[in-house]
Order: sequence, then C-alpha cells, then structure tokens
Amino acid sequence: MKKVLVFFVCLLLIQVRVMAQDIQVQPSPRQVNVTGKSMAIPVAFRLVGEQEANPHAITLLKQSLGDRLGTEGFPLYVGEKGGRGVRGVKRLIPDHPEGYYLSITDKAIMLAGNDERGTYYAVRTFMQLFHEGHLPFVEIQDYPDVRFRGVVEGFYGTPWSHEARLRQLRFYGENKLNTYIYGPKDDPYHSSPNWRKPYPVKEAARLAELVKVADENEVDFVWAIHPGLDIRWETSDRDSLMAKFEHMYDLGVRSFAVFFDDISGEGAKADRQVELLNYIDDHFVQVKPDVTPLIVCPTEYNKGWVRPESGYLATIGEKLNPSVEVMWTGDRVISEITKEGVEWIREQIKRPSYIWWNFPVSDYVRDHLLLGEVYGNGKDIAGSISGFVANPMEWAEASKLAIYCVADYTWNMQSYDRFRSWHRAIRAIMPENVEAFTVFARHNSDLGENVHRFRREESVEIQPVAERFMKGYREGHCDERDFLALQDEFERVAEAADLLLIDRENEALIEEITPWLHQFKILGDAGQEVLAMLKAGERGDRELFLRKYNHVKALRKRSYELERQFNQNPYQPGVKTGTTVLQPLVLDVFTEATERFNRQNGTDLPLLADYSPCKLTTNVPQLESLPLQVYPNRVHLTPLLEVVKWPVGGYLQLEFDDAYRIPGTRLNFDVKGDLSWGVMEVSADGETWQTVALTRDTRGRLNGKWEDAPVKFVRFTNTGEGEQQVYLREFYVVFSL
Ligand SMILES: CC1=[NH+][C@H]2[C@@H](O1)O[C@H](CO)[C@@H](O)[C@@H]2O
Repeated sequence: MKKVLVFFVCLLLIQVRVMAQDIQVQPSPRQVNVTGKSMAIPVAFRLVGEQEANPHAITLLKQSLGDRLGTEGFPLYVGEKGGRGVRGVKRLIPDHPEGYYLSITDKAIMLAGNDERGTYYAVRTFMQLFHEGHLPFVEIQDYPDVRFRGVVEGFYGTPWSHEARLRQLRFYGENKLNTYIYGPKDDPYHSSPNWRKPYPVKEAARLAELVKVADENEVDFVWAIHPGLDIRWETSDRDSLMAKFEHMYDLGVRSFAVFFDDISGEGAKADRQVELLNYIDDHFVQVKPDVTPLIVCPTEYNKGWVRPESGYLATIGEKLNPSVEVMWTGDRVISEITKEGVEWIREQIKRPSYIWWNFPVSDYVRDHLLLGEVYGNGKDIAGSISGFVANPMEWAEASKLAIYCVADYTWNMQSYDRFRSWHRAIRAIMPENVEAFTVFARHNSDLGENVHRFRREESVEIQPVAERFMKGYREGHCDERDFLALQDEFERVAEAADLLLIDRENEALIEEITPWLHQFKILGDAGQEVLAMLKAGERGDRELFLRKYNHVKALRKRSYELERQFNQNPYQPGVKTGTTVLQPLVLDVFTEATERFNRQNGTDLPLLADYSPCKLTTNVPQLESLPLQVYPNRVHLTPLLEVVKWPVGGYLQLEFDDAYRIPGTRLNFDVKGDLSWGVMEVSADGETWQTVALTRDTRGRLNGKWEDAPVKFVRFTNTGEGEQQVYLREFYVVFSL
C-alpha cells in the first residue's frame, strides 16, 4: 500500500510543463527528440537494474541524485542491452560501441547502453538534463563518430602533475572522452634512460591511482613507452620492454602504446620496429584477456617526413599485425586533419589511422597560450580514422578549452560548430567569469612565427577595426568610432586581467595563466595609454603627451621584466600575449604618434622599437647589421649562411643594459681545427677584460660561462695572425640577474 501511495504522490507532483527546450548536452548528441514538455524533478526515484548495470554508471547516478535515489518513487531504469531493466527498449538502443538510448516521459526514465560505457554515457547525458528544477520529456539516441577519443600527454616540457592528471581524467569522464595516453617525453621512465626500469614505488603508486580514477570515469589509461633513443634490437631489450609492460599491467594498466617518434639511427628501422611490435602483440596483448589493441606512433608520423625510398610506411602497412593501431599527425608535424590526408595514409598503412593531433601543444612556442577555437579538421574523416587524441600544452587546465572542443568534434562531427563549442567550453571551465575569460582567450590563441609555420586566428573581431584605424591614422585622419571601439577593447582587456587574477573558482587554471594575466593587464593599460598619447598629440598638448609617453615606456619595461621573470625555459622563455593584433597595434600607434610629436616639436624621443637589453657592436663588416634574437634570458646572433671573413683584430661585442652573470655562452663557427686564433672576454666596464675559458663539445661547439662578478660586455676577437673564414652557425649568450 505504501509503495502505491508514494508512487501516486510522485505522479501528482509531476507537473507537465511546456517549456522552450534548448537541450544543451556536451558533447552534442546525435538524435534528440523533444516534446517541449517537462516535469518537476521527482522527489524520489525508484532505481531498477542496479545489480546488472555498469557499476560506474550506478555510482555516478548515486553521486548525482543522492538520497533521492531509492527503492520507491518515480521509475528510473538503467542497464545495458539485454539487461532486465531495459528489456523493453532493446531495439531502440543504437548498435554502436558506446551507444545509448535515453528517454524521459511522465511514466519513467530509461538509461540504456549498447554496452557498459554506453550506459555510463547515458547517465552523463541524463545529468545534464536537469534544468531549473525540471526534467524535459525527451528521447535521445546517441553514439560517437570516433572509436577512441581523448588526449595524448606527449609533449616536451614539464610533465603534468599528478593532481592535474586526476582532474583531467574526471574532465574526460564528463565529456565522454575514453582515452588518455600517458607519454610525457620528459618522464625518464617513459623514455630514455629508464624505460627499461620499473617505476619507483611512489611513482608506481601514483600511476596505479591514475588507472583507478580513469576506470571510474570510463577512460582507457594507455601507458606508452618511448624506447627508440637507445633501444638495441636484441632479445635482452625486447625482454626488458615486455617486463616493463608486465610491471605496468600489475599496476592496473590494460592499454599500451609504443612511441617511435623523434628518433633516428638504429631505433628508426621499420622492420626491426615491426618485429618488436608483432612480438608484443602476439605474446602480450593477444594473450592477456583484457588488454585493448596496441598503439604505435611511427617514426615517419607525418606526410612531410615520409621518404618513399625508405619503404618505412610500406613495411608498417604490409608486416605490422592488423590489430595494431598506427598514429598519424597529418600532412605535417602540426597540421589540420583532412579527408584527403587520412585516406592517403590509410592506403599506406592498410588500416585507419589513429590521429595524434598536435594541438593545443605549445612546446615549440612555449611563451604562448593556445586558447583559441578548435577548427580546420575535416568533418568527413570519421570513416578513415580509428582514434583522435589531442596533444595538449604543459598547462593542463588551460588545455581543457581545446580538449572540450575535441570531445564535441570527435563525438559528433557533423553537428560540430567551432564557435558554439568554444563558448560552451569557456562556460564549462570558468562559469563565473565567462566574459573575462572570453576576452582573454580571444587574444591568446595565435602562436606567432614558429618553426612549424602553424598559425591560428586571434583577435578576430577587433582586427579589422585595428587595421582600418591604423591605415586612416597614417593617412592623417583619426576615425572617432574606431578609436572608441579600440579604447573599449583595451579597457576590456585590462578589466578581464584583473577579474581573472582575483578569480577563485578555478585556482589551478589561474595559477597556470597568472604570468599571462599580468602581461595582459599591461597590454590593456598600454593600449589605453597609447590612444591617450595619440589624442594628446592631436590636440598639441605637449605635457599630457609626454606624461603618456613615459607611462607607456614604463609599461613596456615592466612587460619586459615580466618576460624575464616567468616561464623561463631553454626554448621560448617568457610570456607573450596578444601578439597578432593588439601588441602590434600598441607599437604602431606609439611609433606613429611619437614620430609626429618629434616632427612637430623638433624633439628626438626614442621609439619603442629601440628598447632592447642588448646591442651589438662590431668591426667585422659582414656582422654589422646582424639582427639579434633577444629572449628574456638569452640573446642569439642570427645564424648566417655565407662564409664570414673575420680580419685580424676583428671583434664582435654585445653590450647589455645591466650587469649580468653569464651562466652559458656557445659559439659554433663550424671550423675543423681549433679556435686558438680567437678569444672570448667579458668586462664590467668595457675597459678591463677577463678571458672566458671555452671548451669544445662533441659537436665541435665552443661552450663557456662566466659566474664571477656580473658583467655588461661580452666580446669575441680574432687575436691571431691572419684573417679567418668561418660559418656563423650559432652564437648565443645566456644572461641572468
Ligand atoms: C608525434 C609527435 N611527437 C612529437 C611531435 O609530434 O611534435 C609535437 C609538438 O612539438 C611534440 O610534442 C611530440 O612529442
């Protein structure tokens, strides 16, 4: 009697309500039918199917419904195809891996998976339907386009922390990503020198915890090994690798990968790699009851590096066991994935490729954050790929923006909308500072010039305004509307920086991006001030102009000091923001306004472009106009291709704006003999000089350092008997306060 009473009480409480249904589910489901009606969330749910259903799905339901979930109340059926609880909807469940059927009516709720993961995803979708105290009446049939979806932690640089990885795995569970590949290049137990060794106890325990949390979030934790730098094609190394995989298996790992990327020499031989991979497949993957298909990242992992005469891909295609997944980054190391490209590689390797997408990875532009939209990949590639994993930045939280969009894209390509997904990602990651984070991300998305020549859109909305305004200003008129629009944008930049710097909703993210937020604030202030300079110049207000001029110089100096203080790394140290539109605009307005002021007032105010901590002086004719590549802690001479004729007494001197220690200097003139004719010296005052001892390394480069009293000058002089002919391959000086 009591049950019936509770049931009727629940029914009475169900108000059938018609409401505009913009069902927002991430990732976007394939098939959604809404009736436009909804009901108040039942006060109690009667769970049916708990014993048989995927336990992680049940756990998730209990976590989200809490004590509403019990043995009485509104019926909620959950389970996999064939389970008693979902018998009635068997034919409605999509017959695809990880597919599910979900329905909410005034009679019952049905969460039915085609398999265990499908049930879990049905629950994930169900949890997103609760809206303002109501549940919509809806029917959803859904399944993913791409079989394996997720992230490969495969970048160079500081590996993610344990806590960051735990947050990532939970994020993947929320976004229906089912794959995390552990392969940080700088983990010595993943790569050389310790790939043969088991993890130390503490690291092993952490990896075991990651596997457990991955499992709870229905994510395959794939452990990758990177043996190619020093592998020997002997049974001893094969056995070492097998032993390491057994060690990882004992920690709970059930998915494995072998990375042969970024290696040369012995390790790069295709037939040797294939022999090893097939051995692992035959004697480990296929004999264990519960290990997913082996994944390999080949040495020729992008079309730009394929040398047909090597026959590398042909060997992979013909001899590698068909069950082994083969990764591919596209036409180049960093590239957009196209249908043509994936069909080409499918022909070569005789199987669909498993995409390793090198975005938002930034290990070749480390001073930039890549927070822009995910775009450029084909929506028609699902049929030719088996997986799609994104290689992220070393900034785990900041990478979530792109990862969220990749989850949306790989689940349902046809409905993917780059802009909608990006905005939803921002709202998901920073719900209390959506506007500020949107402004920040909008101006931190391009990479700047880089070795891969891969670029992304940045500051898209304001770019035409900036271009039009600058053109007009140079022609002598200042468009007031554009001026105000730019002023407004720079104000928003400054506001966004301050709002995000005090944000406490996502502290891990704010901690990662704080250096860039400080830089962003300076950019916002500098933008407003150069516009004020421009106005003061137009009005002939000398005093105000000079005030603003000095403020901008101070802001630029602060920006430079910030560059020297944060994110110091040997590749692209420093903190860049707004480099594609806003920074150049600040420089352009400053330069133009200052040049006008100088002309009108007969002054000689230096222009910003002159600002650098280091300048070159030389009496070697070919080096006179040599540009310097100045980084926050290093200054490089731009290498020269032609032979440099270095006369007796010829010198090359770097003068710094401050006294620094010189922790390292390197020069490579690519000459065979010794360099007894040259001497490197340092000085604090340009008068008294001390010699820097140079030692030659295995590649013929001369290395030195100066760690005594700080110096302001470094020079190299030909003190020999005659002219020398050298190649200026490399000459750089590392300096630090
Ligand atoms: C497959 C592959 N291996 C390398 C390469 O792509 O470039 C990435 C971006 O620099 C780098 O992170 C990765 O470790």
